[in-house]
Amino acid sequence: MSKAVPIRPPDAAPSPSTPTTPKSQTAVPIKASTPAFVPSAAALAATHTTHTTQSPTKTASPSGFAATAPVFIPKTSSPYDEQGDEEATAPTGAQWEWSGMDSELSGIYDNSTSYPRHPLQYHLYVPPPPYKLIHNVNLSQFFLHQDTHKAITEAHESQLRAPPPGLRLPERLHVYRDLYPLDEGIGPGVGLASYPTYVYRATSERDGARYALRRVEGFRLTSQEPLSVVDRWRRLRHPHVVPLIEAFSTRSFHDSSLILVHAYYANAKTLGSIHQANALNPHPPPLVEHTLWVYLVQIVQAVMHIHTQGLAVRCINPSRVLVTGKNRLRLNCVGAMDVLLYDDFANVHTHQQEDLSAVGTLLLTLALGNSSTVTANPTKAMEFFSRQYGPDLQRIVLWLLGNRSPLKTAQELWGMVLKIKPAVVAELLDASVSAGDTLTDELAKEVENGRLVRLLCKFGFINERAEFDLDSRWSETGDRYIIKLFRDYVFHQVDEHGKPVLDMSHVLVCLNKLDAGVDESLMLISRDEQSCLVVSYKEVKQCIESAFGDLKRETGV
Ligand SMILES: Nc1ncnc2c1ncn2[C@@H]1O[C@H](COP(=O)(O)OP(=O)(O)OP(=O)(O)O)[C@@H](O)[C@H]1O
Repeated sequence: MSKAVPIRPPDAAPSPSTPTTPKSQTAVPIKASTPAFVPSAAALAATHTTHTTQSPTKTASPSGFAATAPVFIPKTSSPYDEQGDEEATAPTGAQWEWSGMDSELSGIYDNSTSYPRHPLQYHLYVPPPPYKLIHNVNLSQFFLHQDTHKAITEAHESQLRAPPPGLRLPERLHVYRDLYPLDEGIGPGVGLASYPTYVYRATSERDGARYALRRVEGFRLTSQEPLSVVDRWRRLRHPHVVPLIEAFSTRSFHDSSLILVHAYYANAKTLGSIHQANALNPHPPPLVEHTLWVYLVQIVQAVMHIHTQGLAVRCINPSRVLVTGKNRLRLNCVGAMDVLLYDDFANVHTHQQEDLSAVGTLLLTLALGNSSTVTANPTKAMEFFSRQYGPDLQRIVLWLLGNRSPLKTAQELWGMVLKIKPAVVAELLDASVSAGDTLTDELAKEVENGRLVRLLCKFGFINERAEFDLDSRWSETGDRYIIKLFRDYVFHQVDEHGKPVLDMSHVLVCLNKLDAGVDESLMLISRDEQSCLVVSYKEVKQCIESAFGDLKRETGV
């Protein structure tokens, strides 16, 4: 199969709205052939007639598989108008109507209105491929940016890691299985309310998603009442808070443990593991003032939101703040203390004041790189802080750690931050909007790629099926024969020296025209050069739909 046979595209001029096949393709000469694909006379007869006769079919979506999403259907002719091209008029400014509407969606979108639209050129790849792409040159522009790709791949990788043997973890906890320990073994932790805690990544049987399960060792739940606060936390959503999903008790670890289920962020780290000295990170780099402000702004926003809901975090320290991207913070373990120390839950105003002090202590701890000096000698810690950081940050820390009377609020703190450092707040806002823009751009590329992958999957299902290859009626006749020749036309071209042509541009253009089912014609030549078929992309598309339909019928799907 690897020996390629050049197949010449047609001389026929394409429709004005469609780009011509790159010249390099039309210039490919026919080379020596390998004996294969001899179509039967019946097959040729069956295929040759398809060029002009079209039975009107329902408009298919531009994606490879059957349409489920609504599509725009032009009232005038377009590459999607499968009613024939005799009545074709210029597509520009054509009346379009919203069609293919799911019944649930029809209430949301007003499908009674039709309004002028320019038909989308679905046969084009966006962005347009350069004239010729050979040997992966420039290929990167069609895929995710390598930084995003790396981050996502690393996140995937970390999710696939399996626990070392011999841990004897429970096979199943409630609806969670495949437990993997996330604790990095960096020494005794701070735990929660004096209970040691362990974190596991696990997969839910409910939705197949990953979650972070925190086991609070030795905590005995004497009544269901403490779990009532979980509902309040479950409703709380904020970009700087790790959502609490549920809590339950278990004896699967051969003791009484409480399990708190939080959202899972692959490859997340704690602020403590980044900025505090530990076995894995003995010399953390000093924290620059700007980063400390960036942290502060995010934490204040989260705390303010939580306090506004009448709740308090009650566990703000470097181990309980997750870093889930570059300088992207989320308060972790929210709701845990309310369950563990439920008797004290009602003193929310006191806890909120403690939250603010905890933010001050957190800043000091991060600046010093250890918590022991801050607790043992706060004056010394503050002296160090004032030598390293500017007066504005000192003022905030002193305010946070100072007298609680009159009562302080997170809103006041936010007001101070806004007044002192509006530039940092604006910078974070800009950064998050830009990050959204960048991801949308990246996603746009993947929309095109995803579309082609679906199409290629269909090709894969149809071509070279061993069980049907024995049946010459299936693989060498009619629709399937055209698909085979088309596959050669797209992927197996050779140059005048018989060398394979690896031209991504040609592949992308052909596949998109196929996906859109345009009327443009192409000439397909068999490998033995004995037969030659002139078909349109629209017809090839119909062949694929029909062959795929045959397969589905075979499998009973
Ligand atoms: N929701 C989560 N999603 C992903 N990773 C998490 C999540 N929560 C914790 N982790 C990871 O699990 C590891 C242990 O987290 P943990 O909260 O126990 O911190 P710690 O400093 O070890 O705390 P402790 O001192 O209580 O043991 C860290 O690497 C952390 O990034």
